Amino acid sequence: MKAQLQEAWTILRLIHKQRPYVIFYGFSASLLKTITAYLPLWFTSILINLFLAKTDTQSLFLSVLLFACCMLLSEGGQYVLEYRLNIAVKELELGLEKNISEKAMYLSYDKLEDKDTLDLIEKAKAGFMQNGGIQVMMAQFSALLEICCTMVISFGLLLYLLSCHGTNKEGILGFMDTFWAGLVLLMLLYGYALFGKYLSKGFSKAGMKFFDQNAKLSRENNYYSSEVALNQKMAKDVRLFQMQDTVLEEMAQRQQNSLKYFTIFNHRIAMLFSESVFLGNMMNGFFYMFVILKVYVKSIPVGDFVTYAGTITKLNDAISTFPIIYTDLMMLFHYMSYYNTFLQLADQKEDSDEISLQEDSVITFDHVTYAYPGSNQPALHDVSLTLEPHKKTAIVGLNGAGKTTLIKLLCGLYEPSEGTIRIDGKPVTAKQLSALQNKFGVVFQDFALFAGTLKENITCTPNEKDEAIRDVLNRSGFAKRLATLPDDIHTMLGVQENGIQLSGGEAQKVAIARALYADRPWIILDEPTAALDPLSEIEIYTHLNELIQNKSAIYISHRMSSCQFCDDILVFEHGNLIQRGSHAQLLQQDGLYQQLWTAQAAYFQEAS
Ligand SMILES: Nc1ncnc2c1ncn2[C@@H]1O[C@H](COP(=O)(O)OP(=O)(O)OP(=O)(O)O)[C@@H](O)[C@H]1O
Repeated sequence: MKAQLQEAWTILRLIHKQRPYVIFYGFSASLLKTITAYLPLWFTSILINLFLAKTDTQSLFLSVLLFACCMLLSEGGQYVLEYRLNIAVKELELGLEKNISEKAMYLSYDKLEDKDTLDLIEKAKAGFMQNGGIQVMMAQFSALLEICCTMVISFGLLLYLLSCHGTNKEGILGFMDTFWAGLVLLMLLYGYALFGKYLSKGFSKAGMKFFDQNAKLSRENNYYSSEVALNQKMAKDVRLFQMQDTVLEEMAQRQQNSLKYFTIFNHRIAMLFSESVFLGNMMNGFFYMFVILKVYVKSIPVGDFVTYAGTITKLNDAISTFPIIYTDLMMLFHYMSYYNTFLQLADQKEDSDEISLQEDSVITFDHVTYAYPGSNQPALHDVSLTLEPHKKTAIVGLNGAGKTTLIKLLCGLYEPSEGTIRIDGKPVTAKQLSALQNKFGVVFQDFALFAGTLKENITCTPNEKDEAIRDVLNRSGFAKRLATLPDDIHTMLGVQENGIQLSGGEAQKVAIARALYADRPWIILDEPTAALDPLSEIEIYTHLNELIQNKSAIYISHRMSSCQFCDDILVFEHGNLIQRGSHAQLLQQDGLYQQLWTAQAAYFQEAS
């Protein structure tokens, strides 16, 4: 309970920090709502008592007018506060969503590949997006405040009722009018409230268990339902390889499990709920009898029956719904705590140190080993090498040899498991990884273009000069295609309205242009020509010097012919650097490079 309340307090502070007035609006609206619910009871009692006392019509008329004014003020105030609250809650929701995206983009890259982090993101998003999310949470928060206000007002009225005594002191009627009867009544109320505590524990346990069990299933189900079934990139493979049944089967398995957990959860909730309804109605009946007796022994005027009967119904409702709303809210706060945990993850932009990488810097790998999280086989093993500036270096090797992993380490996307990367002799520290990431102009095999204009895709920032953009598009071989685009560099790409679809090779040229535009001292191209037609490919390689100008460049390529254009070649096998030299030197050696070259050359000779 204490831990729950602490968690709730943390979340409320977080909400207050994100959107300051939202809690104030929620509290004020709830208070007014409770008062609005009580006003008709009070006024009806007053009017009945005035009638029975045969009060003059003018006083009755004034009472009705006062009632109307109070209702107008109370309901009007409530409407204005709820209006402000709804807008504030929407702003809060958008703000939280933005925070998650921002956090995810500044997390270290390896964390985003970690399944535990992915589960945490799913839970963090579910906390304020699923099942009505933050809107429902704020509605439940207001409902809980309303219940608390109802309890305070009802309890006050009930105490007043217990202090009213009539004249009849005889028998059971006399006893019901005494302090002791009031005490019994209060104890009953206490017992009922204790039962509520038991209920809330049950609700909470069942709910949290379901949430934790469901997060992984939900993430995996989302993968199949959104990233596979609805993703344009996957659509071809799904159709051509008839994956539909497999995808549906995978989804069905997860959905079945999710449904199984939900059924258990729902059954538990239904049992607890029916116990609560039964006891609640018993209490209601008992209290009604008590108020009737109080009227009967003339402890209170007849008209007050309306107020007290209404109060009892409200108090009963409040006590029976309190555990449900409280638990629901605590669960929502608990889900939100995953959001908080996610936001607490170390952020690369905080606490990061600058690093200097110049065009003439020397990069050294000193006994670097890297194993992916959860893998006992290192993808790179004890690699030591030096990358000289102003050189074109090629990295070759069979699939899975560790080439891309080496590039990712070089760009600061991963931290070596062992060994050190040095720039000009100085070791790159963990705090410098983030700064290292923007020192390279990189095109990865699985590069991504965004749904935006061609210009935005190249500059990645607004208000850049158009001439420089055209220059890099020329150098990457995109000029001819550019001439055919409807809005020149302002043409929309991808999923935007009127967005055009580029071919794989055209997109790769845009990605190369983006790397060139970034104008970083080192250029890295991972399979730069994989999607290019032979003419574009030869154009890229023969104009390599022009393309990269005076920069240092690293290429990963399976086209062995492209290595001829490079000054230095690194050959990898099973995560180890096994050969190094120029094309001519490596051809002389009886090694993997010669094998790869000969195999490809023989294929071309046979084909011709
Ligand atoms: N995110 C990852 N998590 C776990 N293992 C990975 C991950 N990425 C790559 N690996 C593993 O690390 C090894 C090296 O992969 P890497 O992508 O560096 O190879 P590569 O030489 O670039 O291969 P290719 O020529 O096919 O692109 C492979 O065995 C691969 O399965």
